[in-house]
Amino acid sequence: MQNIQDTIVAFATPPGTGAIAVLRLSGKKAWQTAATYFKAVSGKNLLEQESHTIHLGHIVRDGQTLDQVLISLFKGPRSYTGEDVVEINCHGSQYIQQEILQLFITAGLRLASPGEFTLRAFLNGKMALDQAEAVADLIASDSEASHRIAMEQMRGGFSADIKQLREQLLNFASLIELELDFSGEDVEFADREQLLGLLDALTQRIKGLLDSFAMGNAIKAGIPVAIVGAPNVGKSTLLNALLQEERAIVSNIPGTTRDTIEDELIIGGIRFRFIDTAGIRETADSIERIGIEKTQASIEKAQLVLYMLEAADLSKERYNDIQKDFANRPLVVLANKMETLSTEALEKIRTEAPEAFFISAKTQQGIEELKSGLLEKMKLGELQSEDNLLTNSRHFEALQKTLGAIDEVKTAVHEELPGDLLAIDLRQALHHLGEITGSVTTDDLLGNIFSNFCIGK
Ligand SMILES: Nc1nc2c(c(=O)[nH]1)N(C=O)[C@@H](CNc1ccc(C(=O)N[C@@H](CCC(=O)O)C(=O)O)cc1)CN2
Ligand SMILES: Nc1nc2c(ncn2[C@@H]2O[C@H](COP(=O)(O)OP(=O)(O)OP(=O)(O)O)[C@@H](O)[C@H]2O)c(=O)[nH]1
Ligand SMILES: [Mg+2]
Repeated sequence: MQNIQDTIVAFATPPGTGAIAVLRLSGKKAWQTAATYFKAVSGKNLLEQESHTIHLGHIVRDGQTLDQVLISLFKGPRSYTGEDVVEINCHGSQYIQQEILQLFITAGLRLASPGEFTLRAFLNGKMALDQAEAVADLIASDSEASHRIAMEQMRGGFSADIKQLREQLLNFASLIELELDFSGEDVEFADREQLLGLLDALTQRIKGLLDSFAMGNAIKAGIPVAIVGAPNVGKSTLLNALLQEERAIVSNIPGTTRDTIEDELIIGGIRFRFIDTAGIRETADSIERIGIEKTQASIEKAQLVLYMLEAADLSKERYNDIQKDFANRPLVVLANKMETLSTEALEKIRTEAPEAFFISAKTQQGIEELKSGLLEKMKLGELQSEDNLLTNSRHFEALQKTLGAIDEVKTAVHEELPGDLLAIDLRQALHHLGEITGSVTTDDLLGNIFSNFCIGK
């Protein structure tokens, strides 16, 4: 890791031309360096100004005015990074940006590495590690749901939960370690029944979080929905109708779609990733067969399967067979080409398979109802609750390891193993919980996390 004592500088705004660009300086020399090149309109010295104030003036190099700017001042520890911070709001010309940045590099500041401002905020205790990660998620968020999850995590709801779990365990670990100091005297400060109760509560809570990962992760990446069924039933037509564009080739020749075709659509603030697949049938065509294998793989990966058939082919038996074929998977049966049936025929089939969605991909009847149905099917109503969703695979792994260690502790208690063995497993569980919020870190771990940020964050 680079020297934390350096004063760093980077644009917080994206590269390119804009109305205004924001250059951020953080570290001991931030105020001094900015003051050297800034001439305030008021004539006052920057160094004598209060924290959290803003000043109009000019950046002057060798007696030449580079730009008119606004400068904001933050005195550490009351700043984003916890260090002295200066922000220079200059005009967003690429030339001005380059010249001002160069000016400060020449003055001895170092270009910030990716995520270094936020890394410093973490190291200075401004936020927990998972909150820092949430900052990156927030910047990447582009749907209501991914935004909501990131925002919640940034506020610290998740860290608070984890820290609370950890503190409870820590209390017990301390008591057990105290027993070790009295070894040979057969004392028991830590009530084993109470410990087991706590471990059960922890297990429940952690399992709940682990279970939420599938949904949390899907919301970040988009919920994969596979559109499957026999050839020619209208799968590609549906994809096009959902996306409102001619994304996939449609024809009346069965076996038109060979490769899977994916595209995203945000419905009700949730991102869905629709996967149009090759129609499933017996075939002698070797390329079509590869496509059908891909269809199987898409079904495996999907969070939701949309099974399509022609409405005329639907019956109670057929519906039950489809249900059986996709047992244990979230499934929606789509009866397409409904407009080809008479009202009476349609009503009859509807009563036989009331759970199916009747649509016409061609005339776009029933598409809006299908969209609402998808939201409901994924139980996204529950998302509104205050529960924290797990979205980060690093947190997922750490929680899995915590659970493993907790199981070891439980076994040790049941087998009445000596306190020192219990203590080792407890410490292990504490270690893994601590990795999530950053109470326990290594340079490698931090390097990994922050190198994925953009420069200037
Ligand atoms: N111009 C600008 N906009 C920005 C940021 C920034 O750093 N600069 N942010 C970030 O990148 C976000 C805002 N986050 C911030 C978080 C804390 C502090 C801060 O100064 N905190 C102090 C003082 C709080 C107070 O007393 O008002 C503190 O925590 O002690 C500033 C920005 C989004 N917008
Ligand atoms: N009448 C009617 N025809 C439809 C409807 N949806 C699709 N079709 C027609 O059915 C034929 C097949 O449509 P596709 O969307 O290519 O079918 P597919 O399921 O993707 O077929 P494969 O890619 O071969 O598996 C085309 O001629 C479509 O115009 C519908 O709702 N009503
Ligand atoms: Mg197709």
